[in-house]
Amino acid sequence: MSSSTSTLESLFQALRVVGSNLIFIIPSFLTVYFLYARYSSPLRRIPGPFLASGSIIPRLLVLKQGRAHSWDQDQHKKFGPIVRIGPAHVAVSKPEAISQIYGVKTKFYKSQFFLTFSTYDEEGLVPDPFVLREREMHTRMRRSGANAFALKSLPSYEKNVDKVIQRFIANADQKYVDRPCDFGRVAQNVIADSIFAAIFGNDQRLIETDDSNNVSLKIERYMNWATITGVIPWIHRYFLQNMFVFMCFIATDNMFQAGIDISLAALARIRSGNVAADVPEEGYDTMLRKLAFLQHDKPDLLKDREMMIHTYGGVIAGSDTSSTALRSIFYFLLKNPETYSKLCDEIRGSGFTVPVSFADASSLPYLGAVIREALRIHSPVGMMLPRSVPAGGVTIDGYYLPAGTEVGISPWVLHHDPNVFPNPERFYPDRWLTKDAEALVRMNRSFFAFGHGIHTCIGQHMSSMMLTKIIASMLLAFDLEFVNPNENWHFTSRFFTYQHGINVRFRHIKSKA
Ligand code: HEM
Repeated sequence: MSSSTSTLESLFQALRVVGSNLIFIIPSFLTVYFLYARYSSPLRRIPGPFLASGSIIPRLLVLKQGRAHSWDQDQHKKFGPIVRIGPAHVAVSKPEAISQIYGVKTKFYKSQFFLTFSTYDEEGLVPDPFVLREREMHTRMRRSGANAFALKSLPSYEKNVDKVIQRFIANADQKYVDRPCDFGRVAQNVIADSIFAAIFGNDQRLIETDDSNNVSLKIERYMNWATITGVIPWIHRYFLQNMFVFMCFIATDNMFQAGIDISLAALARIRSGNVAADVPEEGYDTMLRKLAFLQHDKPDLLKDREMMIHTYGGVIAGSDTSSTALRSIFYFLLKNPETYSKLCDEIRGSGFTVPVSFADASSLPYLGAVIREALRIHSPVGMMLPRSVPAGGVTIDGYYLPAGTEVGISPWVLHHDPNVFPNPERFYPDRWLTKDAEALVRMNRSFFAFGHGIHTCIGQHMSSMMLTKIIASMLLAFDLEFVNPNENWHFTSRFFTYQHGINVRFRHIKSKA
């Protein structure tokens, strides 16, 4: 027998032994790997669920099941303010840590979780401020978008939102009045049309078509998928960056391209001076038009692709979050009839008419409190806003976290802390109208629905403009009631919290007995 044959035979024999013992080898390997991840890390002193400390699988399962909001709260109740929720993942619940992790001077940066929310064009990563880890580019984007998103710019976009509200009311008899309807869908359609109208002038006419292409469902599926894969970011290279795989598994058409096409068409109209369809009257504007004029005056400040991401990125970041807020607002108002009546009294006693202007709607204190309370009790973001610990590591609450650790705070955890919000499960808008200045400072410090610091939501004023106008106008024209008052909604919580099962009827106010 030649030596090469005997070497081959020994090799096959070794493989046979390995094969027949795989049942022992794989679990042993996984156990060693788990114990290594669990105990070799500098995070080993941090309390947390045993399995999660050595493996990312428990966190993945929680996100897959869509129960991030309650799982995070449970872990803090059990283990305290600092919890190890993954091999290199730490959740914090202390309001004092907000400015350290997120503040304007922070050195923490967006964690790899956000890779799965990134998009790419021929120049590479599209500089969406929401995903940018690179500080200089992020500052440039915030600066170039500042004026277009600013509070003072919003009145110039209002006319287009007014047109959406008027169309909603004109369609209501045929679609919603005196018949059951899915308020989740109504909210999505009216918000998405409003946001498109404010940004581009033209909108998708989802109110009329009832989103017949199910774009919102596709975005929901994409967001859910992106959250789950965000926990294992290396997978991004094989899935979302690969358009073929992305189209087959996630989207049935390219919804991002549709957003870009709408931006480009509106931009072409602006550049040709043909904006009659986008800008209803002299003195009014759209966000895209404002950005285009800025670019004209300061070409170095804003490239075309940056203008695109400010606009269609705003649609993506703003429509699901704002419609989630609108759903919560009406759900909690209807579940708590005394709050509903109090709000109706304020709005109907104001003397305002439909469509209510932003200036008028934002002068109503109880309406402001209702919106803030709904964002508190059901934050549209359902899990911690993850960040990476900077070079050199940090110490939080006495625990050392090495560079690269993923760390964050969940709005759900802060917003349901009974020490800050007494009786946190109660929908109680009046808590925001308290005369107790210290309590108000404490609550505001823990209010985290829009994040905090350098990445704080740039669209929060835009969201407030849409919500205040839409709610005030809806309640001037209609009453709402549950089809079945005993029915509860159901929702999933991953990065976003999507609610379903809010079945309501609209009634004309005068037709109510
Ligand atoms: C109730 C509605 C909204 C909620 C609850 C919300 C929530 C948030 C949160 C929590 C963040 C911070 C994410 C992080 O720190 O990792 C954020 C960022 C952002 N939001 Fe909103 N948002 C809302 C509406 C909007 C609207 C209407 C727009 C645009 C028109 C918008 C555009 C953005 C953008 C561009 C960012 C990234 C900012 C940056 O990283 O510099 N959002 N939002």
